[in-house]
Amino acid sequence: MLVVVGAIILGLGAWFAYQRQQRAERVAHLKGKIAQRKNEQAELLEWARAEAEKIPAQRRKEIGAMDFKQLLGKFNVITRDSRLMLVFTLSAALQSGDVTSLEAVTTYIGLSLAAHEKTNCVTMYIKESVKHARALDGRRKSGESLPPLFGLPVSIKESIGVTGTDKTWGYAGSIHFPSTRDAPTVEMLKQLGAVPFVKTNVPLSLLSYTCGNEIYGWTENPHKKGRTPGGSTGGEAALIAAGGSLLGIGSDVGGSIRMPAHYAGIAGVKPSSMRLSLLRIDDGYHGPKRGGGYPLIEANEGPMAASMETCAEILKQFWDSSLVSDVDPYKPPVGWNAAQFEEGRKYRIGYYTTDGWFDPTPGCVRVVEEARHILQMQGHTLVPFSLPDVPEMIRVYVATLTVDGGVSLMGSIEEDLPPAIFLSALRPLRVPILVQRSMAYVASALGYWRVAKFMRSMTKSSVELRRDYASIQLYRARVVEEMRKANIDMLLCPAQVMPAPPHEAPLHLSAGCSYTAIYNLLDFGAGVCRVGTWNAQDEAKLECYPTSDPWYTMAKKFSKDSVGLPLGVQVAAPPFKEEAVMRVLIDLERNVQHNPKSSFRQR
Ligand SMILES: CCCCCC/C=C\CCCCCCCC(=O)NCCO
Repeated sequence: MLVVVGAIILGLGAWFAYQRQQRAERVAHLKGKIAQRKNEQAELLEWARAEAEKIPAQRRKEIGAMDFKQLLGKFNVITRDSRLMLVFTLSAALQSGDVTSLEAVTTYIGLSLAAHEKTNCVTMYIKESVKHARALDGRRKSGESLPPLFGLPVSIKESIGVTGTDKTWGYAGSIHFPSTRDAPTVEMLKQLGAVPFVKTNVPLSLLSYTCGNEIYGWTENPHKKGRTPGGSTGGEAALIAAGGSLLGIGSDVGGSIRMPAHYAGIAGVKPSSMRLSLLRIDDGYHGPKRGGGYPLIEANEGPMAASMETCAEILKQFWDSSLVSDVDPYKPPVGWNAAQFEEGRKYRIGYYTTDGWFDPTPGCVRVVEEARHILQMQGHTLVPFSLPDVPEMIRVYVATLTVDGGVSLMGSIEEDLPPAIFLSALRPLRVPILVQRSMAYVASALGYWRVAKFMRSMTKSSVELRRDYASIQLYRARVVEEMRKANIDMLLCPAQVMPAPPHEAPLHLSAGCSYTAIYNLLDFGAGVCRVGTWNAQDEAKLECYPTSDPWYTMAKKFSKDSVGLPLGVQVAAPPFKEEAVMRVLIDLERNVQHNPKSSFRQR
């Protein structure tokens, strides 16, 4: 007997020692990869500096001072008086040849480098961009007709496939598995003549609205050091807000385009999943292991820029042609809806300032009220609207996003090198689901009903998963029916619960993404633009913000000392109404006192 027990103990000891050694070897391997990547990144930054210097500083300054319209041009300008409507085309710098593609790309390589020095937003430069720009300039010389986005430098979120570049999602284990194909959005941009030139930082796993990982570190908000630019498309938001890019492409499964837009004071749109393609999410190292697998929680890519007008111009170019359904036959061939986007078109808009799940902090409520007023002055009709049953749908969102009780997410993170805060934020996922649910009773008894809801969110069986999917389908039907009954075209609401918080805050407050995540669950098109700035009154009113549970207490703490930080609002509408959403957001951004186009574009 003693021998058997001794053998078991020895066996277990050997097994644990073996596991420990395996882990130590893996950690050493991953650290080696990170060190290698840091060297490669340093070389790329040097390359970028050298490339930028090939163009005289004065010339770069002139080109950098041009806004999107001046640089890209070819806009249909519609002028109206009572009877006359003129449509004419402006030909601006890149189209006319006043600025070459190479000059534009090189200028933005220089500007992005300056933005990176301030915010740590760049993960890598795409050296190919310089050759690509030269080739485009060659096409002009040979007299070929020029595509609509001819020569436009574009920045791309790290996790989106660009041939020859890594998309690590912050996992060290994914370093050196470069994409062998462009993501559909990148393919479309290239076909339209744009030049992807840089990739930008993300949070590990993309499932957070902060921006940092062990490979590239934390990205700063250009408006305040120590604050996050949001996530997961945080590198793009920081880069654009700091003037290092005119147009970026992000992705959004819970607000990853819209929350960074709010935190960094820029604009961003997540169209409905039916209007842009996510094919080839499996390219590179990810695939079934890490990407996708959550039907009905619709991720999508979308544009980010200093203004909503730029986002609209890009989506118009995507949808004007059959590009989307050409690259992805699963997408319906629905074109740009000019009637919905028509200037002067008036809409009936439902609005709310709380979703009944997470009351926003004072400034985030104030800007919705201000937006309501501005839109009313523009002739839109604003009516109060209450989005039904959000708390339960947030539970369903978490259940169906993590799908398998968090097993894949936790597994991917644990086998890699996560920053310590990611591990501690995710540790609850390691608690057996039945224990999580028992603990929910304790949270309920303490009056923490929201925390209890989260503790009941992880799925333990396919029976539960099917039920949650069914409730998403029923919820979609219910919301569109309620909107139809109230004759409402779209909804106006907060973009987030806080102004840009400290880097680690989002990892403690995943629940704070409810205002954006609900529109992934509904698969609505939704966008955010800047409406204002957190002010001293907001700071004073924060004193009265609730502290009735740990999340409110944290949101209050993380929102302090935010005077001067940007604040955005969100507009959302059912699928195929993205053009209407952008029309309303443009009406808004054109009429706010703070002009987003001038925000932080110091050059
Ligand atoms: C790393 C912590 C994850 C814990 C899991 C909690 C579940 C839900 C919180 C979701 C937070 C979503 C933030 C935005 C994610 C996003 O849109 N990513 C883009 C992917 O393309």
